[in-house]
Amino acid sequence: MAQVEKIASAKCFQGYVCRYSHVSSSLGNLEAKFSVYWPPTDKVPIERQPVLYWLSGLTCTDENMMMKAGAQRICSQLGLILVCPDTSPRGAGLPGEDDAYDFGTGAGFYVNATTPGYSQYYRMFDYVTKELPQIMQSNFKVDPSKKSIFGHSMGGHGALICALKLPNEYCSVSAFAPISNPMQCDWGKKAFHGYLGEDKESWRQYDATELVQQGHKIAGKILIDQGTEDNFYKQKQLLPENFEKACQSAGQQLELRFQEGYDHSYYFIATFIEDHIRFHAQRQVFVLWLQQLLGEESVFSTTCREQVRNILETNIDSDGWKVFVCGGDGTCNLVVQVLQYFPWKVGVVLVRVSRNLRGL
Ligand SMILES: N[C@@H](CCC(=O)N[C@@H](CSC=O)C(=O)NCC(=O)O)C(=O)O
Repeated sequence: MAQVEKIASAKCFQGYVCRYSHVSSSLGNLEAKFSVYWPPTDKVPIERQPVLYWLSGLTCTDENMMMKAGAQRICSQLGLILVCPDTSPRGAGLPGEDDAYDFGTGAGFYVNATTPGYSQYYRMFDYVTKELPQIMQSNFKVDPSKKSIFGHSMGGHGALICALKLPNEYCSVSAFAPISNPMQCDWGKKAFHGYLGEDKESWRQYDATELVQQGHKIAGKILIDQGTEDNFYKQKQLLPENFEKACQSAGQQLELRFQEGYDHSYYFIATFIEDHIRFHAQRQVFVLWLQQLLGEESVFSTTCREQVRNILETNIDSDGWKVFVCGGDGTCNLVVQVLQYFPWKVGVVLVRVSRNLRGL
């Protein structure tokens, strides 16, 4: 088990904000820090709690979100753990690493770098999608099947690519002012060139708009908030419209909300953070019924699977509690198969309900 040391702790809304340090294998065995908000345990009558992963933007550390967004109040209320990793490895000592705010330290862009030097340390994609969840799972009581991811700006880009590349890992994804099409903006071009080199094909694997165009998709809706007075939006670093267009063509559900007068700062994030946290909470717990649409089939066939997927995609949006798949006698086997196929979606399964629910 990875050794994790608690280096700070403060009580907050009856829970605790804690900071941890560990040696990260993804980040070239450098020391990495992350912050966690632990909601009060008496509010959550379950053994293993769901986790929200927050990815911050350029120049941030694991502490920005905890200090500025005011997310703890609502996480405390809803019983959600909030985990905030750092935005890059620190102290690799690579040439050019500390020359600018938008590359190197504090600007890891959530990719696995392949360029000389950087490839040894800058593996933030693996860090946030594999190593950190593994650490959470092996050291603490978290539910590995209930993870959601969100972020801001560079971290919004990070959240979108994590969810699109690993659609079965996350229950939901949202973003504040994400860098939505990094291949087409100055920040992204500089970062991808520095971390991935010349090969544009490898850039496409870390660009949310490109991923959607390639057919990557998540079940349910993506939520994005964008302030209209955001200077980085005006400078065309964020390009949410490109992402929106790709989603429309690909049939990916997206709610892109333009928020009048808001800028790129944490004042904007603090204003809408409750919406985003509720959005994720609703998608982490719901009831799944094995409905009669599966008929008498005892095998969870491709057709059945697609039917269930369609139900989830059309219903999960509204408020998360509206997804039902119900099962009558003899459908236990199907329920088990549904669970295996959609494990991240299943909150509760009801079986052995009366056949007269057939018409539901
Ligand atoms: N220092 C830079 C701008 C840096 C900046 O605005 N960073 C944003 C994220 S931008 C995209 O990833 C941020 O979150 N800053 C930290 C904060 O606490 O506000 C410049 O001067 O242009």
